[in-house]
Amino acid sequence: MIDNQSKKTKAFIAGVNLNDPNFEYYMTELANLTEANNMEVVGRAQQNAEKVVVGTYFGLGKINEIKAMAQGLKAKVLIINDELTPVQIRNLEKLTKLRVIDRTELILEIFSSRARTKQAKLQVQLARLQYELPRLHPSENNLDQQRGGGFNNRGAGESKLELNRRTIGKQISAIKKELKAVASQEELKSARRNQNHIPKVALVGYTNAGKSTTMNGLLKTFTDEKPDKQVFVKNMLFATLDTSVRRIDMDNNFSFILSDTVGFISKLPHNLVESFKATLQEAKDADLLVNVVDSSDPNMIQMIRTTQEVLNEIGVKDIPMITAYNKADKTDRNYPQIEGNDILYSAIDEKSIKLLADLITKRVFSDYESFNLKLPLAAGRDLAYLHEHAQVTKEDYEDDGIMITANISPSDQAKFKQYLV
Ligand SMILES: Nc1nc2c(ncn2[C@@H]2O[C@H](COP(=O)(O)OP(=O)(O)OP(=O)(O)O)[C@@H](O)[C@H]2O)c(=O)[nH]1
Ligand SMILES: [Mg+2]
Repeated sequence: MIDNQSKKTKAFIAGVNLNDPNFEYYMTELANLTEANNMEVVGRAQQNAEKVVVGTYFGLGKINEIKAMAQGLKAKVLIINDELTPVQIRNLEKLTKLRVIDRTELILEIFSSRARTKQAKLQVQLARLQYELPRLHPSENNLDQQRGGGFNNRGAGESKLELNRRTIGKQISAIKKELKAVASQEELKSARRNQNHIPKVALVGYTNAGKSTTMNGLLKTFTDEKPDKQVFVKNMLFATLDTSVRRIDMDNNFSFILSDTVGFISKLPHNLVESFKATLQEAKDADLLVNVVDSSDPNMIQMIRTTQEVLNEIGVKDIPMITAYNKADKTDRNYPQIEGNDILYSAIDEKSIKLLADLITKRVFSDYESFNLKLPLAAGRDLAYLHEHAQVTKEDYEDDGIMITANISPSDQAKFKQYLV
């Protein structure tokens, strides 16, 4: 443990507090993000101010203070709680002699290291390039080495900057093209196409709240689970960067499509949210959101608010929601327990998972109604359809037809009107 710690880059974290009541919470998140990026937080500082200094973010006095503290603590990196301008980063690096990383860059680095699938890798790359593009600067020309190549006729400085911009611009459009191609092969697409009459339920929420564990719990309880169908779970921020979509067939004959996706955190970089549009689409298309919350975390309330803010940013609105207070086993409260629209549960407890599934069913199928139908004996396809999309509770074969009792969705009620008895 100690060995491991000493190998990690030592980081000093700091921010300007513009009289924000949530400042402490953002700094806690920043510390967690820093650890998630495999760095050790050795110290922190803050400056209370009315506004940030345009050229240097902090005032000079505070910068000298931070420099001295960071040196004493052998920090190599200074991590800032806000997104900085390129000028602020450069000036802070000059004045502190530390590498400076802003909050956006930190989150992008974590996402880069976590991305495993092609789609996630491309999405992160896109966000990174979009972050870098406006930050290119003539004095930091990373194509300098190519001087003398084919660019002799161009003047120094400005034109090389343009060249860099063009190169990045081309990379951005190539990645966008590739992303489109990947998305069209996506399993979610086919799931959407084939199963568009089955209600869709999306797990959303703060990172590390237990969304993937909840999905695995539902898969284990309600499907002939094969281990390769389970999704990746780990105690770290942003374990999941993709969307997994699975079908859940419950014992009571109801089915729904369940999706698990990337978790949220405050001030998610706008570029990142933009690039992950395809990944977040499943939440936008859902009939019901299950907002998974870590009820054992002292910052639970802020985490719920953060989730709401990110959902607003990605344009998710007017979708019914269950708030699912997870990790109750780490609290002293009785669980599982339904409280109105919400549930207190533990994703690693089977009884909890069954109760959560009941609650989901009640919400998703609330507008289904029970009907008696008489299908012609030859209507095999309609019968199969009903088994797929409705809850068939009774099925009797008679000489002149099949008598069915089933809970049916409003749209299917219209479709089967001719068979109603
Ligand atoms: N004790 C306890 N631990 C849980 C519970 N649910 C999840 N965990 C643990 O919490 C950690 C995060 O769980 P995940 O399911 O990966 O969380 P997530 O919301 O998918 O996280 P991201 O994908 O990173 O956004 C893991 O170590 C889980 O084992 C629970 O009900 N009780
Ligand atoms: Mg996950």
